[in-house]
Amino acid sequence: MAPKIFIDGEHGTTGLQIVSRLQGRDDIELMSMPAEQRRDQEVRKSFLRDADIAILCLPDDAAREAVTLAADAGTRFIDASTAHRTHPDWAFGFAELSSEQGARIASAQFVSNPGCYSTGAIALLAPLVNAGLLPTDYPVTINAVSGYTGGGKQLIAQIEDGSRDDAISATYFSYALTLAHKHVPEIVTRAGLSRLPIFTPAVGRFAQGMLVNVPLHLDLLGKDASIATLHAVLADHYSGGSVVEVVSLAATSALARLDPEEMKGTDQMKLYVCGNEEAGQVNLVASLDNLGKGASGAAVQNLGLMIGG
Ligand SMILES: NC(=O)C1=CN([C@@H]2O[C@H](COP(=O)(O)OP(=O)(O)OC[C@H]3O[C@@H](n4cnc5c(N)ncnc54)[C@H](OP(=O)(O)O)[C@@H]3O)[C@@H](O)[C@H]2O)C=CC1
Ligand SMILES: CC(=O)N[C@@H](CCC(=O)OP(=O)(O)O)C(=O)O
Repeated sequence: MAPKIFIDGEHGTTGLQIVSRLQGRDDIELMSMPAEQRRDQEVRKSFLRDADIAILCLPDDAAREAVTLAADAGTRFIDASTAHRTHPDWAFGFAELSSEQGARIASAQFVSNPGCYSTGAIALLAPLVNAGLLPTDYPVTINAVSGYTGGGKQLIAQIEDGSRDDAISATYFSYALTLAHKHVPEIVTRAGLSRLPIFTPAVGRFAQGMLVNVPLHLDLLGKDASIATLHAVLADHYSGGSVVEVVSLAATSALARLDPEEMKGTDQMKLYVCGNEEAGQVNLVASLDNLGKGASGAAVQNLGLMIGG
């Protein structure tokens, strides 16, 4: 029998994207709840308990509540929120993290999707920490720009509807000015850092896509660190997979700029190693769609692993 899949929050930004990816598949039974009942706890509880796998596309508190409503019924969860990303009982839903992570996700009852920025940052940092090239206490900085759909319905309305009292007219803005963004804990935990990175995110007036930049000083890295060795470690780590591509140094050196919308509409991620060897400086860059590999695409990838598809 095809596994029953319920998307709690199916009418939100991430939920709608997952529905569009799953509609028409005959290897699953997609359950659906009328939009007007989306906040009715009893109806949600019944769907959550009846599902084989529930994909939570909800704010953190509602995601935690959904788990309490149905975990004892054996329902398996993929949580797109921040609620469980550093929880030791939850498998971290970044299948490319290590050679074992896909199997961990496949057998888990509880899978937590990474955040969109975290996906890029962890993808760049974790292999370098594991290879001993990036000291765990390196003073990492992460500078990123996201499409505005990353902020869900609320930010989308503020950007797109100029008549609102809280409309945002800026074409680009920095935020998380107190440096306490919700993705920092999962980046620390999952990349294996021992020192808090400084994370400065920004939003641009485009719907989907993001660039996550991690600039590094080569002389503060392991003794073999060079643009070529950093690239080789990343290329080796992601070789054989079809989701994360490490762009060749030759192709990267021919580029004049990187476009945050490059990966819009895809569920893949590209990693670039840019820099200036003479100056001893390198910039690692991840390019992804915040709603693709950064959210819904990753949820569908994890679902595939969990149902053995
Ligand atoms: N957008 C993105 O790029 C990413 C989002 N995420 C995460 O995914 C989750 C969903 O985000 P997103 O889709 O952007 O958010 P949206 O605001 O677009 O959608 C959230 C949905 O959840 C519903 N909802 C809110 N509170 C409750 C509740 N208490 N009970 C039941 N339903 C509720 C909302 O209904 P209503 O319309 O009534 O408010 C809405 O349909 C969040 O945790 C977010 O941080 C993760 C990665 C990237
Ligand atoms: C542009 C924007 O506002 N982005 C969101 C993060 C989007 C996301 O990844 O949400 P999760 O943490 O639930 O995964 C933010 O910075 O809060």
